[in-house]
Amino acid sequence: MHVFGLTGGISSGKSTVSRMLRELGARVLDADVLAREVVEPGTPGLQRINERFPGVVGPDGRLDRVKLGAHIFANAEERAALNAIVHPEVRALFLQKLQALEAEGVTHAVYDVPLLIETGLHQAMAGVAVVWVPRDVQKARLMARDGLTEDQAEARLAAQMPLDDKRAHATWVIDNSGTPEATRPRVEAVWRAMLAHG
Ligand SMILES: Nc1ncnc2c1ncn2[C@@H]1O[C@H](COP(=O)(O)OP(=O)(O)OP(=O)(O)O)[C@@H](O)[C@H]1O
Repeated sequence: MHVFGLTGGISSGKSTVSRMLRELGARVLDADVLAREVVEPGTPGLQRINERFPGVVGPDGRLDRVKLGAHIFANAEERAALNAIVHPEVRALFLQKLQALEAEGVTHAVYDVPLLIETGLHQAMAGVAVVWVPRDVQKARLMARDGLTEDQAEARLAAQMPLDDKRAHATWVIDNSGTPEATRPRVEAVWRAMLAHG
């Protein structure tokens, strides 16, 4: 199985590109979806979180993300404790999903991970696609999508690894600065290159 990483920055168009890849027939695993799945009610992941962080599971048996988020927000140690529970669960589920794809005969898959490069996971991929836009376009789209002021958008961008740094790790840079119609053939070319791999 050849697994390729897909990443970007806030509001750079990763979801848009991921959708285009799916339309082309690519099987895309989404790290955010996996991270939610491993803490669904009744999972060992949620049970361990409940033991380590009492009170963060609501009466409905669901994780209270706001409460957990507030608890770990300003505390690196607590954040690390949460990651130590969630990351191995996500990894196990990822491998399980890959096996299922393999059993279907899938030979090339894409793993969509917002923090692919920050976590070092890009090194384990057969190739990496970075969805890139210039910073001013990224800021404008972020302000428009989330209804932010320029200062608020600046603060979010400043908290992230810049796309210009991420692109240094890219096998393929997907320029999403034009219209979606301009991006689509770029995505097609990258998917063809992925399929030609191996
Ligand atoms: N080529 C494009 N032209 C114009 N607008 C675009 C384009 N690509 C994406 N957008 C818009 O920019 C915003 C961000 O796109 P998208 O949600 O795909 O980004 P993302 O990287 O997945 O963001 P995040 O990781 O922050 O959720 C959305 O409002 C989307 O509609």
